[in-house]
Amino acid sequence: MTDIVSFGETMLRLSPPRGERLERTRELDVQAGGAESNVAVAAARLGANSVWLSKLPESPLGRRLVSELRSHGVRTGIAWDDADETRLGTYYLEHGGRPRGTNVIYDRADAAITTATPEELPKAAVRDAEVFYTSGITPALSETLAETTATLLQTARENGTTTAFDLNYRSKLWTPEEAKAGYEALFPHIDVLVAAERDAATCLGRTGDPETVARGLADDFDFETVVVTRSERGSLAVSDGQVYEQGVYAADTYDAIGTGDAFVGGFLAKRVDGGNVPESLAYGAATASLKRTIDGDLAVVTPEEVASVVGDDAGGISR
Ligand SMILES: O=C(O)C(=O)C[C@H](O)[C@H](O)CO
Repeated sequence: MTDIVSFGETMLRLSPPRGERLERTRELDVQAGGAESNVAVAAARLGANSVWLSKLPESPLGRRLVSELRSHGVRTGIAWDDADETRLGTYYLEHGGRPRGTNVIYDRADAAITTATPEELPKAAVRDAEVFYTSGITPALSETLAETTATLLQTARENGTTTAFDLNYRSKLWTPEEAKAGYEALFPHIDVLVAAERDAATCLGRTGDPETVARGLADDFDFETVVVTRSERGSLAVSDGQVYEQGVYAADTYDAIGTGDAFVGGFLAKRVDGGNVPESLAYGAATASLKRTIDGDLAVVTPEEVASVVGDDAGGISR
């Protein structure tokens, strides 16, 4: 049985050397980056049997992404698109530093994945998985993908696969009102919701202390578990009515992109390994803190490193 199947877009992440501006750089570092594959990689590196589903151009660019993800132990289920003009999404990442923020420029319109239908994807993988994971980025990419996402979540649910979803609001893809409608169409199919405190406020109008936000969402949409992530203030989960809090583990931030995905990957990997909710929150937090120290989207970590952060009481506030 597969532990975790994720579905979503992965792009080529192109970034100039630190300190260089996009408008004058002569060099771009090339890596794979996409929320759902980031989760699959983090989980795979922590020992979970992970599969990433997507649609990619049948081209050297599509093959490059697949080989990079496979190198971390992720298996892939790809609908290959051999049309002449098919595209792979890219994103440009210009690293910032105070007072200049990090800037992301997407070039992802009409990427191959925007036409992905459930029939093209290996639905058996979703049916056989313990957890199916996707995020709010996927339904934001096209009408077709919104429908495909709903069908895959439904397929998972009907076959006893736990479904997990991160709001992952991206203001460059849709408005808060569009996101709210998109999320609420999917909520009936979701067991585990991960919501950044800021996304819950911006898109769902849920404000107040994190326990109120998590309980409100769990009660209103009948989620089994809601995890509210709060950046440097840690995270809080409400699961089957119980509340659990987790602090952050201290980290030097080299590259913050993918930190939230590392948290989810660590959390899910521990859950499928039999961990309870507080243990899984601790693994998520530790994986996220390690990710901060690593260049790129991917949490290139080992189980031993994560266990050592979790075990190191001096490193964080674990409650
Ligand atoms: O923003 C997106 O759509 C991406 O998937 C790019 C990054 O990989 C992602 O934001 C990291 O969470």
